[in-house]
Amino acid sequence: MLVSGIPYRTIWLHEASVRIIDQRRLPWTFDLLDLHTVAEVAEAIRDMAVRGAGLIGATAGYGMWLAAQEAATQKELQSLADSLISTRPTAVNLSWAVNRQLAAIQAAGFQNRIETARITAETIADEDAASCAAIGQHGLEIIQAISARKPGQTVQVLTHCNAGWLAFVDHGSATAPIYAAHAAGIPIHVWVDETRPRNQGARLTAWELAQQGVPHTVIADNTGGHLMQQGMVDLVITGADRVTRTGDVANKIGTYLKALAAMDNGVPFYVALPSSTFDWTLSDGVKGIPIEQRAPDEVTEMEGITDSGSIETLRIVSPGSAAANYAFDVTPARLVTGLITEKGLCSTNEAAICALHGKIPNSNLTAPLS
Ligand SMILES: CSC[C@@H](O)[C@@H](O)C(=O)COP(=O)(O)O
Repeated sequence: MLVSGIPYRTIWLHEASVRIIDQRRLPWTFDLLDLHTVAEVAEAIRDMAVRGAGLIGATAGYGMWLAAQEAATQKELQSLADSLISTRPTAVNLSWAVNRQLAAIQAAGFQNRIETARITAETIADEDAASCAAIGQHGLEIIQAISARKPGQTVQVLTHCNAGWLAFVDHGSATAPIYAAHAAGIPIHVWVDETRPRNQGARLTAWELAQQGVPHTVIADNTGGHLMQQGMVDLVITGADRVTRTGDVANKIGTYLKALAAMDNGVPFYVALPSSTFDWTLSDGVKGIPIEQRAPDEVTEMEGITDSGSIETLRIVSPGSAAANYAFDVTPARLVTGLITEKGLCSTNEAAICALHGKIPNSNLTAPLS
């Protein structure tokens, strides 16, 4: 997508390194960062220089290309793979990408690991971008239908966190239908939840929507219910970090509350995701999806920029008070109107999800937390 009018992806190979946009610096500065080692890739994921399920997966894919260069034995390769998988627990795209790399290297033979890993990393990134573009076209149908019911009026979409192109390689999941509608000339406006504690909505979604020229308004996290009661939201679209085969959705903390408010107000609540975000081993998201807990200082502190242009971190919580930082929650399938995938739209039940992906329903399946 565009940054100052120039098209970018969020990650690409640059000489012997992996080049990323350092999202810790946005929206204050647009900085690129080169990652040279698996340790640097792991740190970039853990510290959220890259974040968002799709991009975490793509970064891990490229990290495995570096791992293939660092590892002299299969055991060392597995150990580096494990170090990448351990960086963040909730987004399933991470282990999906690493395991895909391990399987590709095993199939090609260890001696061919570096070239195999490079090709696989590029394929994962290209597929991610293509999937998001397809999600945009499928989601566009929903926005077109809403627009047809209110001709000449603006379609009002609410989104949470950043499920934009910054969370993927390109286009985004929740934002892809928005960008497609904007490109098709449908008047559209986005309510952007600020998304405490790290403010991915206020910092990232608002920035990328502005870069593409999409009208939007940032709101405090607790505002969505009021807007829905007042008829000011036509549609909610969020992304997902992990979706069970039954349609339970793990996404950024606060998503569940938006889904409850949407259900209470008859507002359609859609989740957009590439198929790499399904966890086929799980049928109960509340019991089975591991929820990342991050450092409390993300809650007790906030980063911003002063009028003089210096980036400062301020403590905003009373000294001495403890803070808890659950990074994700699970929205049960019953609260989700439908899924928008690259394969098409889908109801949130196991039969429909499995049918779309050529899998056999098995709702008795259980799996331990992983
Ligand atoms: C890939 S879009 C879906 C999610 O990844 C997104 O909404 C989200 O929760 C991102 O969380 P983050 O903690 O910024 O990685």
